[in-house]
Amino acid sequence: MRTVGAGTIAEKSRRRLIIRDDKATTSKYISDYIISRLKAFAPTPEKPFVLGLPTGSSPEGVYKNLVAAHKQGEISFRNVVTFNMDEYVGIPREHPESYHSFMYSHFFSHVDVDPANINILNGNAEDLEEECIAYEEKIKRAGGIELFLGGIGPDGHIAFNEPGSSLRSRTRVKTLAYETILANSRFFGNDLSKVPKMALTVGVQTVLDAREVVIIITGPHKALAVQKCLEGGVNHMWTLSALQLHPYALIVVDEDATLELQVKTVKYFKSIELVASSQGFGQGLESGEAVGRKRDSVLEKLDSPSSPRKTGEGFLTAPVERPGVKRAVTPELVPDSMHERLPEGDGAEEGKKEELEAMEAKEVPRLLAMHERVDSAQA
Ligand SMILES: N[C@@H]1[C@@H](O)[C@H](O)[C@@H](COP(=O)(O)O)O[C@@H]1O
Repeated sequence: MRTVGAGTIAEKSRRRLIIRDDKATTSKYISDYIISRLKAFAPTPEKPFVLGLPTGSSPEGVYKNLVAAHKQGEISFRNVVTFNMDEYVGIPREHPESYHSFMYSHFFSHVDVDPANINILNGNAEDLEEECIAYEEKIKRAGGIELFLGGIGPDGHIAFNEPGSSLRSRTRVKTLAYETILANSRFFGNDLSKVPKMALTVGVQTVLDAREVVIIITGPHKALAVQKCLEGGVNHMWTLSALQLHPYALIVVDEDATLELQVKTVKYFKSIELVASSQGFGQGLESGEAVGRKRDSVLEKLDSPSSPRKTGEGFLTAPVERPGVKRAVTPELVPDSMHERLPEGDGAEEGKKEELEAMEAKEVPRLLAMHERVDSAQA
């Protein structure tokens, strides 16, 4: 229980969809968030911060900002232990497109991380299965991953957990989907034959076991995946959707990546962010606040009475009322007026924009006023 303003908050949301205008502001939001988490955690050699990391074009801006913050003396990675999500099988570590090369050229070479604390799967290991098993054990020995940063593929895959991957999967060898080979061919001179067809990857369950998961998604080519993973149910064909089961998940997207979402979904999450920040709290973990759950296994806990499955609580599902539990959110964050159909046909885009702006101008003060009323009613 915790008291905020006049109201008593029995439970607060730790799962957010944050929408920013473009890739730069999306990256900035995430790098600021990671910096605040690191500062609050205050890692030491005895208690390092264990950070899971991705490759890909999506996180490049995040790495750039973290490097800049380090160079300005704002942040140190000295007591950070890293685990990368994945690596191709069969290309040399020194290959410019290996994930080893990516990580050193975008991040590790520019910060003070101890090389002994860097962990990346070895796609050239003699025994690949043994390599995967040892990786999981190493994560466990490090105390589990505190924050796993990730991106997604256009088919909604996280790490290299292609469609159809088990949501209980762990680090393993994976054959890449044709769509992924196609998407990644841009890094191999658009020559499909040069793209590795196999990879080592952490599993969906490995990601879910992290204390917190932060995902960056930008661009219209990811919009369908965003829609499937956020508005659809948990589904092994869109593996990021498994995040609906995670209690501390933050998905940060740009406007382009929301193109397939319903207007009411976008409005809902924008209003959640607005109301939460007006009340002075964000994701929560950046304050270093101790929380009950610590690196446990989400799926293994599904049958406990408080599990997401039992409570019906998911990443995007509407808040479920529980007897005796007061919610931190306003009772109706998606007003009916937002559900109304918008104009269509010629000139519809312009009309839609104006109508949305007018709606925003009207609804935002209304939502804030509503929250104040709820607060004083609870006092
Ligand atoms: N294994 C990686 C993923 O971890 C990454 O999220 C995805 C998207 O890459 P990009 O950010 O370049 O679109 O690419 C690869 O498949």
